[in-house]
Amino acid sequence: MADHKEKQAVNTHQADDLASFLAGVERRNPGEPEFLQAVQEVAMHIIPYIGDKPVYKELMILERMTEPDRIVTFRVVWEDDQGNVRVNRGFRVQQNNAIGPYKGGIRFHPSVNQSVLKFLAFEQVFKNSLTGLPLGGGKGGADFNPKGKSDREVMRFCQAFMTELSKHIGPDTDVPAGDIGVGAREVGYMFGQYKRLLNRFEGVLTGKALEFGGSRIRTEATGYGCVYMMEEMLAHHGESIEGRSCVVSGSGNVATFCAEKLIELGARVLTLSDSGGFIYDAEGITRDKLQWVMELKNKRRGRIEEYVGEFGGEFFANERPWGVPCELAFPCATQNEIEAADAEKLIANNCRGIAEGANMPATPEAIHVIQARNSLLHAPSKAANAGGVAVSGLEMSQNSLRMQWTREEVDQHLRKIIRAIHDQCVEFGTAADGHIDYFKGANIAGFNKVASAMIAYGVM
Ligand SMILES: NC(=O)C1=CN([C@@H]2O[C@H](COP(=O)(O)OP(=O)(O)OC[C@H]3O[C@@H](n4cnc5c(N)ncnc54)[C@H](OP(=O)(O)O)[C@@H]3O)[C@@H](O)[C@H]2O)C=CC1
Ligand SMILES: O=C(O)CCC(=O)C(=O)O
Repeated sequence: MADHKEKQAVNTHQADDLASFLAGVERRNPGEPEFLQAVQEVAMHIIPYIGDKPVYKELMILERMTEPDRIVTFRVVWEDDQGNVRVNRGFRVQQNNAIGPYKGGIRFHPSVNQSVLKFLAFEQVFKNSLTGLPLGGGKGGADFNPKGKSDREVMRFCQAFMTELSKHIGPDTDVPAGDIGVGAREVGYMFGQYKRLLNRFEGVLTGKALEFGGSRIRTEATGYGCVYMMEEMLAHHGESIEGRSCVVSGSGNVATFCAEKLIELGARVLTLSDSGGFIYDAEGITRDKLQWVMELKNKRRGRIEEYVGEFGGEFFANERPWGVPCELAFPCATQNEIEAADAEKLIANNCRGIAEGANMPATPEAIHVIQARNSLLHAPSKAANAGGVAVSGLEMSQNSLRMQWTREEVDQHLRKIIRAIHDQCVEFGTAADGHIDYFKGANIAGFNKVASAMIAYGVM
């Protein structure tokens, strides 16, 4: 009885600590809901974890981790094809470089703002730590919409963006890469401009084409890694991917390579989507159909609904695919794309596993619904999509060595890294009853390494 009361007192104390910590973060970051959401998701595990470790509190480690080292914002001015002057806002959030140079993608999308980039940069710190590689965390981007722009317009925008960004990055300082709206084309334009401005050929960006220092498998890595994470979770429970029905959202880089790996492993991929809606192919998306989608998205820059004209199936305008019965779900489009009602549908259809390819794709309410169902395996984005940044880390190693590894070598590293991330989640996320909370495990494991480095550096 006394024991129970003592535990209750500790829990109440921790809940108070969490509430007052979050109130402080909210006060310092008004009007930044995405950032607050990401911090809350982490703090709910870290505050209880550090409850009996006074050094973390004394040194204000979590408070310091939620405050970016710096944020650079800048004007990006460029000319469209009609000769009109256009103005956008660019950002780079350098969140934390305790364990390596800032590392994280660049997003070009009209929804980009400081809150979105701060959530992404904060998440990136934990994700990069989980990879085991020496990578700090950052994220950048602009409220530029590449949709409907000509190649020349995108080139001029990228050159203008890099003209300012180049003052703040470097191969040992901050190494950006791609994210939504930034793929091989944009990385090429930005790398070219950096090289022209600094007269230096160095590994300042990752996701480069093979001809100028890219790594094999980097393009595929986020999607493949997400499937490897699902494989690890299933294998841990004596199951496999083969023959399972899968729902994938998105039709960009992460979604298409996630689908490619699923098909290779014998799963049945039923859906893909974009911001216009989703397609449902009951016969399953084959390798050839997927190749057509990649061409549609990367070259013709068309809409996913065109799939139905080419291959049949159904298109559901302005809907997400979570109501399609499936055993495995892979959200690979954007943040908060699974809401509580979507989670209820996945559960009602007996979904067995979710691996998050997109960053923070589930709302807190959706996570709550999912976690109430112990039998659903759920890998958070910082674990499930870490394959992309991991191979970016390997690209940096290859650039330093002035070497390029084979596909097999890079893929082997990627598999090993994802396996190690899975093992860390199990180590720090397993409860007394054997249930694995992959969110808790990823948060604590990611935190530990960064926190230890910060303690070693003293107060700064
Ligand atoms: N690229 C990478 O290596 C990594 C990416 N990620 C994350 O994966 C996710 C996808 O990125 P990536 O594939 O690179 O980006 P892409 O730009 O290649 O593709 C994004 C896809 O998501 C869809 N999408 C974007 N915004 C929305 C929205 N608001 N509603 C519905 N659909 C939307 C796009 O549709 P449409 O074309 O209509 O906009 C497109 O199909 C993001 O969360 C990103 O942060 C995480 C780790 C690494
Ligand atoms: O490869 C990288 O550096 C960044 C990948 C990324 O942006 C992410 O993991 O969200």
